Amino acid sequence: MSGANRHYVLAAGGTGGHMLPAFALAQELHQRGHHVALITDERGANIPGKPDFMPAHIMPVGRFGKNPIRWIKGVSKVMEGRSMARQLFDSFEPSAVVGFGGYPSLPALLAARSAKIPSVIHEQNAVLGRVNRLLAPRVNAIATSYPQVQRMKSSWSRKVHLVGNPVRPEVLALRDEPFPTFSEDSLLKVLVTGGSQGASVLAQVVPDGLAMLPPALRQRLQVTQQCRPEDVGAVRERYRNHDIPAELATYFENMADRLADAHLFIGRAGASTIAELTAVGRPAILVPLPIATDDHQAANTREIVEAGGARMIRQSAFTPKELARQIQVLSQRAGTLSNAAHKAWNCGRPDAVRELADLVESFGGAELMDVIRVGQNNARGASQGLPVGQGAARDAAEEPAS
Ligand SMILES: CC(=O)N[C@H]1[C@@H](OP(=O)(O)OP(=O)(O)OC[C@H]2O[C@@H](n3ccc(=O)[nH]c3=O)[C@H](O)[C@@H]2O)O[C@H](CO)[C@@H](O)[C@@H]1O
Repeated sequence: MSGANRHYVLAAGGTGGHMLPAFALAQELHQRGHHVALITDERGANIPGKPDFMPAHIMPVGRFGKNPIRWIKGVSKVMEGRSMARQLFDSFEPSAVVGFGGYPSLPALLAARSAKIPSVIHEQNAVLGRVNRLLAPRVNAIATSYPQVQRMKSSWSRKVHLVGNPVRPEVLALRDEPFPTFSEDSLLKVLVTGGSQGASVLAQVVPDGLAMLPPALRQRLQVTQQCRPEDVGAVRERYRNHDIPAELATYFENMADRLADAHLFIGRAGASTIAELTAVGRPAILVPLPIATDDHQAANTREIVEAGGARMIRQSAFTPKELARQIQVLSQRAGTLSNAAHKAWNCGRPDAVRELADLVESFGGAELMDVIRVGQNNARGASQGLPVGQGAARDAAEEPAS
């Protein structure tokens, strides 16, 4: 057994962008023979795809308003969450705790620090998120998806590891599949999503933009579009009026199948969306969420756009006419779409989940390190009432965090 059967806690909350990389890491750690538990919030618990083997512990969410009363309430929720996490750690005895951002990461990683359990954060975006920025100086390792984050602060360079953003195994499995056939008389299959929550601007612009395409292209369209619940009726009506076949849903659970079929993606530029497009190799027209913190969705697009795998349209310029123009540029010749797909594919980091799992496993001690250190530390661990082996993990945690 090479270091198997250890326990890890993953903490993530809020949106699919934080939850799905956590699910992918959970699968990888489980396959390596480890036990994994999840700390999340109500919203995170409702994101489909959580592996059955991973129990979920729901944390209260603390939000910090500018108003002093909200701020105090926020702090007390974080403290409540931290003590819940400590209780879980006491029984589950994790070798490391991994935070993926979102509020539940904060109490969970503060609890890890106070229990001297090694901690890792994973940043999915090209800019560190608020919770991760707060935790970065305090954790043992920072795993990133883009090189920009690596360059943020030179004092962190020792503990920053560029691994990429893990995607679901069924999506990664498409990496070696060819781009679907696209010729002058084949269908043009378009996939539209607005991140895990959907985006109304896509409902307002995409059907009319597709309707503005020249008839020869428009007649070959087949659309799959995720809509916010309040937009489904209006979008259905628009496609019916434009006589464009479209399948609509508020959330597609079989995203791998949808990506496999698609010739072109149109949507938001969330981290997991881009990781999936580059894992599989699909050309895209990306409309970053304008209110994303530090404009991180626009930053996420930089690499794939510079490589020629996607086009970015700011929401302020995202009109039906502009969308139709960009689609024509991308699909004017048979080879243009597949070339762009290949350029997107080149930006993929398919080893992300394995490299992140390797990094996480390196904390809590590889088996050999355990053997060496248990000898040195068990006396101390036992005197602190710790189970055998925990002394080694605690030593790792005591290394300076920044
Ligand atoms: C609105 C918001 O705050 N978005 C942020 C959120 O991502 P958010 O969850 O909105 O977006 P992401 O692109 O990161 O992830 C969306 C995920 O949902 C999946 N999906 C989507 C639609 C669907 O019908 N079925 C389906 O499975 C996608 O395949 C993808 O895996 O966290 C990300 C990671 O920190 C950020 O980059 C985003 O800016």
